[in-house]
Amino acid sequence: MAGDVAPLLNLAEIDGGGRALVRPGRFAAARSRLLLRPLLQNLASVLLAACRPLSCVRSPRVLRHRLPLRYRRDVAHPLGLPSAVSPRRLPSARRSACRAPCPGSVPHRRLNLAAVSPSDFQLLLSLQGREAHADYTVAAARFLHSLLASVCPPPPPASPFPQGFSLEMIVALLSKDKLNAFGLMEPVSSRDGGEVDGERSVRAYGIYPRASFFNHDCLPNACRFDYVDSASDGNTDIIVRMIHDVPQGREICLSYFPVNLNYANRQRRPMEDYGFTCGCDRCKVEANWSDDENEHGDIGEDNDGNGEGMDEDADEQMSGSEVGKAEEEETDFPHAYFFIRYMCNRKNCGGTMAPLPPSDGAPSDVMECNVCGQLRREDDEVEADGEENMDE
Ligand SMILES: C[S@@+](CC[C@H](N)C(=O)[O-])C[C@H]1O[C@@H](n2cnc3c(N)ncnc32)[C@H](O)[C@@H]1O
Repeated sequence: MAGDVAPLLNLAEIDGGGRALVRPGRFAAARSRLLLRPLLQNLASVLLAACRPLSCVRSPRVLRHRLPLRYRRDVAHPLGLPSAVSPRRLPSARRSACRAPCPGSVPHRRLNLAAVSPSDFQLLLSLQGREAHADYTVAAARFLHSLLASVCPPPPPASPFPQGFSLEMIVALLSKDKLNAFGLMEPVSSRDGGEVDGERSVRAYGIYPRASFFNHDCLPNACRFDYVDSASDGNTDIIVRMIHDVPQGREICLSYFPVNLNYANRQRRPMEDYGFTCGCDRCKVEANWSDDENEHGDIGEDNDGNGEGMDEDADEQMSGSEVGKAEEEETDFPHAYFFIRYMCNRKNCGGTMAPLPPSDGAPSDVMECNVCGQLRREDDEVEADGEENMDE
């Protein structure tokens, strides 16, 4: 497999799961992380760039925060695309960051993926997505196709698509986008380091081709961090970190949804959003739970949560008290350990904890939440709602 994933992970075919990323050797959580750069930040830019030589994308607006020092060394230039979204202050924290393409801010050559980097464009086309040809995708593609035909001048003869993108190509690109785009979320705010506040909006979307090979598991062994509100170059990069060590040959998975969704939601959402039914070990166990047990809300209460994978929004979480109950009923809930160890205990957060990157080569025993940023030591006793964390 090409790129930065190659030394750490192998691409393999998995029964019923298509391509997947697998660890060739033992994967030590405290040392392993992957930095992934976006191939494109906005599908519309690809479409427009194909027929409008000077088209651009207005960068999403983000709040000015500084990237924590420990991550700065990871930052480098992305693949032919803006390495950062501009750190302009948002007039309102609720304002959506994703804007329609517009003239004037980012040079065309960085956006016209098909022309600038045919191999990256082919990589984009190789991503999964054909299966997502739902009626609404086709309807959206028809609309875009006629819009492009009416607003864009004919592409230059040297363009790889001198006729412009066909309807079929637009359908395919929209489908890739649907199955593979990651949402970069605004940071959470919290009340006095406790309960996490309100909804988070999406700052930007990006497709990270190598991250697109991570399959979903409801008990993931890796999770995704991003720092989109930092002022640094590369603030659209994502970092995938291991949650815990895994043995050789084990598949490395993200959760496409907050890990605290209940069984019913975890069955519904992958089908609705990605076209598959999850049959992971956790789902197999919970499939045998009684309706009563499965009718609980989702862990973490009225959480709006965070998906580590492709998606960014969530609802209905299991109730926090279930974690305590689960400890007592280990046979019925063998994954209780995961929630106690690796789910953020801050109310309404729903994030997943992974060890901080090593500093000076030494592995860290401090875990960081990928949603609220809470830090806690791996061996700390965990109480509900943010007690015993290192912020307090
Ligand atoms: C972002 S892609 C992941 C890589 C994909 N397996 C491939 O071959 O390119 C998402 C797609 O992978 C498949 N997938 C991911 N997790 C899965 C799982 N737990 N079980 C079955 N299929 C899964 C689904 O087809 C889903 O739409």
